[in-house]
Amino acid sequence: MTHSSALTPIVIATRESQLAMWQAEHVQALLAARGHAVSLLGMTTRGDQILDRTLSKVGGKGLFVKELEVALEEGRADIAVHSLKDVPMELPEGFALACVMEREDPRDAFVSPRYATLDELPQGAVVGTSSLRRQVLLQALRPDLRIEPLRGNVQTRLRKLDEGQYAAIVLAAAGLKRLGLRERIRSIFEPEQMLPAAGQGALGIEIRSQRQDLREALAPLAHERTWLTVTAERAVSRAMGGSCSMPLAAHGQWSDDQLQLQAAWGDIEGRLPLVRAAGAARVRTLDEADALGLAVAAKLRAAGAIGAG
Ligand SMILES: NCc1[nH]cc(CCC(=O)O)c1CC(=O)O
Repeated sequence: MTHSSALTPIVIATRESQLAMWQAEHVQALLAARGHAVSLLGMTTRGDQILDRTLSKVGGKGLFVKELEVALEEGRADIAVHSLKDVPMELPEGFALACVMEREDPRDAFVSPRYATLDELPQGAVVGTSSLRRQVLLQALRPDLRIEPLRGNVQTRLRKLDEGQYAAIVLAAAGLKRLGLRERIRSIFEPEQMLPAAGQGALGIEIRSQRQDLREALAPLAHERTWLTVTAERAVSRAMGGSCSMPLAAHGQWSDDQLQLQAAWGDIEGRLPLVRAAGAARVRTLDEADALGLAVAAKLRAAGAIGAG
C-alpha cells in the first residue's frame, strides 16, 4: 500500500463517554497505522443526556446513535464507531455497517465491593441494572434479589455502586477491560448462566451506504468470525422485534466451523418462565448467519416467547 495523500482522510464521530472515546481512538490508531489522516468529532447524544429514566422507556438504543448519523449525513464526519449492542437492528435508509471488528470478551461481569460472586449475595440483596435482559436472567438465577435501576456510563455506575446504593452490579466485561478497570471484575458469568446481549463486546463501524471509498479503507479492520457471529445474534433480535425494551439475549460461539447460537427471552412481569432456544449450523456467509438467527428466533417463539410485533 502506498501511503500517499490520496488515502481518504477520515473524521470519526463519537460520543464523549470514556468508553466511546476509547473505542474511537482505537479505530483512529488502526486507521492511522494504515496511513490515513484521522480526527475525532466528539458529541453528546440524547442517550447520554437522559439519565433519570430507563432507556427502554424513552426510545431505546437509537438514542445513542442518531446524533452521530446526523453528523455523517451532514458530512461533518465520515464514520461512527459503535458498541454493536447499542446499534438498532435496522439502520436507517442510507446507512450501513461497513465492518465489524474483532470481539472483546462478550460476557457479563459481576462487580461488587463486598461479594465475589452472585451466589455470595445475601438474601434479598439489591443489584443494580437497567438492562431488562440482565434483570430477567438475574431473577432466574436468584429470585430473591431486588433489582434496582442503574443508568449512566460505566464510571457513573461504578460510582453509584461505591456509594453503597447497591450490593452488586452487572456490567459488560468488555467495557471494563477497555477502560483499564478489569480489577473491578469480581467474577465473570459464563454465557450458560447469564447469556450475553446480541453484539455485546463487538464494535461496528457505520458509514453512509454510498461511501465505497470508506468500505475499502475499513475492510482491513473487519473480523470475519465476529461479523458472522453478531449477524446471527442480531438476526434473533430483529426477528423478535428487537429493541432494548425487550428482555432478550442472543449469543453465538464457535465449535470448529459450526456456529452454535443460544437465545433467551424473559417476561419482564415475571409471569412466564424464562424461554430458551438454541441452534447450530455451518456458517460461512452473512446470509447463512442471518438464517441461523431467524431459525433460533422461530424456536424461541415456538417455545412461548412473545416478540414485539
Ligand atoms: N449499554 C451500554 C453499553 N454499551 C456497550 C457496553 C459495553 C461494551 C460492549 O458491549 O461492547 C455498555 C456498558 C455495559 O453494558 O456494561
